[in-house]
Amino acid sequence: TQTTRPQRMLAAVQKNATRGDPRSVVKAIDQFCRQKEWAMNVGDEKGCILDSVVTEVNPETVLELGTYCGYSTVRIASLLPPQAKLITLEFNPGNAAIARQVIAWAGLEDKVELVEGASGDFIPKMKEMFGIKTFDLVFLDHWKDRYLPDTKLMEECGLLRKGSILLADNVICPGTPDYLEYIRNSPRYKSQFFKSHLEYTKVEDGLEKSIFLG
Ligand SMILES: CCNc1ncnc2c1ncn2[C@@H]1O[C@H](/C=C/CNC(=O)c2cc(-c3ccc(F)cc3)cc(O)c2O)[C@@H](O)[C@H]1O
Ligand SMILES: [Mg+2]
Repeated sequence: TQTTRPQRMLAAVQKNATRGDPRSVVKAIDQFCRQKEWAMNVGDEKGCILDSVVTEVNPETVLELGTYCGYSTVRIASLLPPQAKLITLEFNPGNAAIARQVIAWAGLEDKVELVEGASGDFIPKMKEMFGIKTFDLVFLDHWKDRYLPDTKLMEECGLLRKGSILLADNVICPGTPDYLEYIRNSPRYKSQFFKSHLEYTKVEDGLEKSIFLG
């Protein structure tokens, strides 16, 4: 029977990456996507920008919306300080199952809470489920038409504090026009665009980094 692309990606990780070595997991996925099959991971070029933001913020609490196969989860978790927690939401059971195994192969399961469910249902439960007051960093990489509603939901749930950072993937391709319009014109955010390319291609894309001003 036919395997899925995430299943083939996991097989490439288990074949080519070293258990407990996050960088080798990231490299194995990037090689798979360049040499075998394109997939919608944030990728190596935008991934370096993601790494620099994570390192700069040095967050204790991180929320990722849209785990997919766990590529960005592994990049972020591998850079977190010892007590830090990364909560990642994924509502497709097949993708969640693959992501759990990718995260485990990297040896990062102690830093990551993968919640199988929709962001709209779980953002309001973050406090009660994990005792999280606010997030220091949020990485948005799920359905592009959900960036704006979920950002407003995080505001309403009091999950953002003065200085919280939102980092959004794909603001050019596929694009998140309503989110960009809101975040760049809101007096409650200070935004900065990081020009880059769509993962594994020469197509223009970029990340939008926004600081919540309270
Ligand atoms: C319902 C909204 N809430 C959600 N809550 C939890 N998980 C969610 C949610 N939405 C989507 N997901 C999951 O996130 C993942 C979806 C990500 C969507 N990403 C994209 O569409 C995307 C698409 C492209 C792209 C770019 C150019 C192309 F030609 C084709 C595709 C590139 C990217 O970097 C992307 O991130 C899936 O695993 C999905 O199950
Ligand atoms: Mg993306």
